[in-house]
Amino acid sequence: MSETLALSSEDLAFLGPYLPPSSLDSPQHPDGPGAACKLPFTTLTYACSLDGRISLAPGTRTALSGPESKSLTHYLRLHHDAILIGVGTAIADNPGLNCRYPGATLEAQPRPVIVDPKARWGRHGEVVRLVGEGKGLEPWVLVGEGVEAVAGSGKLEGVEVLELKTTESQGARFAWREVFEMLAKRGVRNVMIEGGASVINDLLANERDIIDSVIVTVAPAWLGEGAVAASPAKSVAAMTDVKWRQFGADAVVCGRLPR
Ligand SMILES: NC(=O)C1=CN([C@@H]2O[C@H](COP(=O)(O)OP(=O)(O)OC[C@H]3O[C@@H](n4cnc5c(N)ncnc54)[C@H](O)[C@@H]3O)[C@@H](O)[C@H]2O)C=CC1
Ligand SMILES: Nc1nc(O)c(N)c(N[C@@H]2O[C@H](COP(=O)(O)O)[C@@H](O)[C@H]2O)n1
Repeated sequence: MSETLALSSEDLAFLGPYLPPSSLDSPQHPDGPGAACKLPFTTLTYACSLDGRISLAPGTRTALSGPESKSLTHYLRLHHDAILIGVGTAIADNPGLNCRYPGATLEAQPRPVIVDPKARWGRHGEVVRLVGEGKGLEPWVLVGEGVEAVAGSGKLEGVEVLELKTTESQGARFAWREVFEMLAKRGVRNVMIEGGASVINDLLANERDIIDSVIVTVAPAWLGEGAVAASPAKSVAAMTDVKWRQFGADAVVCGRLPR
């Protein structure tokens, strides 16, 4: 299942403090030592350009991470129970969402979670193919209550559909806390949030308290004005506990959001 190179011991030491508490060398969860966490530990992580863009155009998969920072992403996947993305990314990128770090077994795979309130995702593609090949876990698709009946998609092999109520005032939106509570109830201890733009920007603007760690890869390129930006609607105070490290040609910044 390996497709990436192993990171150096210096790279691992750099990342350790930002990993979820169940991992070695990580900080205690902000709820306090031994606290029964209602929400999973969350890591917000993505790759952007020097102008803060995450893809060349809406719906366009864009490789920004170099081989070393790609390894970093797969190392993070190894250390999380679940990876969460929005349906925009599922449709645009057709991602695999499994862990391809050296030595990763099926038991070590993260659970892909696709936030899809209106059931737009076709429930096929790479992520489902990998389940069939025994290289990834069955994705959970979070759809709005009652939407499944209207969409009439039914349960497909290799995908589990979970219904969650949406908030009517903002259209088909989930309250993020309810999303993460649902995951915690299903045994998820920590979640890696990979994007895309709407998910990143919404969480940064409105739900900073939910984010425990931030790990961003900055690639040495500019994507330009038409590109999709990771840029919340409001300013966000500077991160704390900030550290930078070079991974190949990319810079990786880690930190925490002030609470
Ligand atoms: N460079 C990187 O690291 C990454 C880049 N991307 C890029 O991001 C782009 C996709 O971004 P977007 O189009 O913004 O899609 P997205 O992946 O953020 O999904 C947006 C959709 O997610 C759902 N959603 C978001 N917040 C929700 C909430 N609170 N409740 C319920 N549903 C919610 C909605 O259906 C919304 O339309 C793609 O071009 C992809 O390549 C995606 C992930 C990582
Ligand atoms: N870390 C990172 N760097 C990039 O350059 C990226 N484009 C992304 N995208 C995210 O990774 C997903 C692809 O996963 P697979 O390799 O197919 O398993 C994609 O959907 C984005 O979430 N990430």
